[in-house]
Amino acid sequence: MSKTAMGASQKDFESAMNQVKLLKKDPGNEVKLKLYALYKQTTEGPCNTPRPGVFDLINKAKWDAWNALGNLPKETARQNYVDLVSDLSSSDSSSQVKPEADRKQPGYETLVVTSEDSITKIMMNRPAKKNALTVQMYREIMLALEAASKDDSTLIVLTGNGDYYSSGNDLMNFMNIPPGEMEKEAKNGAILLRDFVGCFIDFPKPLVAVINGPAVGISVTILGLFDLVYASDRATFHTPFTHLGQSPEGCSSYTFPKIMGQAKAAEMLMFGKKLTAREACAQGLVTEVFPDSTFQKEVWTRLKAYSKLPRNALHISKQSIRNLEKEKLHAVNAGENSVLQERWLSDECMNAVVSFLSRKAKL
Ligand SMILES: CCCCC/C=C/C(=O)SCCNC(=O)CCNC(=O)[C@H](O)C(C)(C)COP(=O)(O)OP(=O)(O)OC[C@H]1O[C@@H](n2cnc3c(N)ncnc32)[C@H](O)[C@@H]1OP(=O)(O)O
Repeated sequence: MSKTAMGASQKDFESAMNQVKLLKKDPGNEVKLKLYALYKQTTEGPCNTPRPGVFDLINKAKWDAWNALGNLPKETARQNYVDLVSDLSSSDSSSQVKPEADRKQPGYETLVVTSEDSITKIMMNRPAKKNALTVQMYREIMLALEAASKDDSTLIVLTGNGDYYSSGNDLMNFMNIPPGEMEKEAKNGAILLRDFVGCFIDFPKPLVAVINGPAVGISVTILGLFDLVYASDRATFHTPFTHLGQSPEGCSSYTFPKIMGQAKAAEMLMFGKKLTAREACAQGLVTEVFPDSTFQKEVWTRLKAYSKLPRNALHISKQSIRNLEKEKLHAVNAGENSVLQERWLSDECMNAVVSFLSRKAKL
């Protein structure tokens, strides 16, 4: 039922438009598309322009949202717009400052990095977006790893805040690219990915993944470069590359067959089979699985004990194991990235991204 019992007037609509600009909290893309569609429907009526081309991702998502309103009358659209803004404004004013904002160390916007008990913990901190990795986040993780390689910590942990470990590459990274810039951006993406994965290949200290929930895409593939992988029994491991028109990265085309054998690796990397934590453990990708209810307690007790081991001996052992494979891993990384650079320009990949975004545009 509409909240403005008498029906929203033009004045209510204009005031709602001003209120939107004052929102402190970003309402997210889905809501923004909804607002856009209702605005267009109110001011121009049903969608009356040709559908933008396949590479014009943003305008296509906007067009889809508007078009989905069909013949909704202008007055109803205006009412819905005003009601939606009213809901957003009330949740905006009641929203509290997130507690983790206080704990953040300076220098990182997308991570919380802490050091305690000779353990440096790098926590991905975009829980509302399932810790999807933005370009800024890739860069900050590289910076945090670089700093951790030089600090006095014994172990380094990567984990996620919220219910997900990470949903992998942020698919919005493929947005906002003007048509003529696609090739250049694909090249930049491949360079970023090469450097990101390279940091994990070269990292000199023991790396531990604390997988607090589901993991997708690149957050799974790089696990082959970690020394320990502890998972909650709520975690899942999913690499839907073929569905996304993409191909494996993170050196997984090499590490996964070595870890779990050719047949199981193919099922994951080619056919996108999602593994439970226990399956991933049985296949050697995960070191140990813990019940979710005691996960943090058990894992951190274990890690604190490990962090007391002789530091230099631990680091030398890690480097001896890794050095045998370093050159090969860098070559695999380069090969995977050049294939992916091409894949990102393919219709299959574009269509998969558009399909994810249109799911968001559904009203
Ligand atoms: C440059 C280097 C490139 C490296 C190459 C890497 C490749 C990969 O990592 S491929 C894997 C990419 N990831 C995905 O395909 C996952 C996409 N996301 C999903 O399928 C789902 O969001 C989900 C299964 C992870 C979670 O579903 P659900 O529980 O229904 O939650 P929501 O979908 O409502 O998600 C909440 C919120 O977060 C946004 N979001 C989640 N994951 C991503 C993502 N990977 N990219 C962009 N946005 C993501 C989602 O859109 C929701 O946002 P709002 O609608 O604004 O609330």
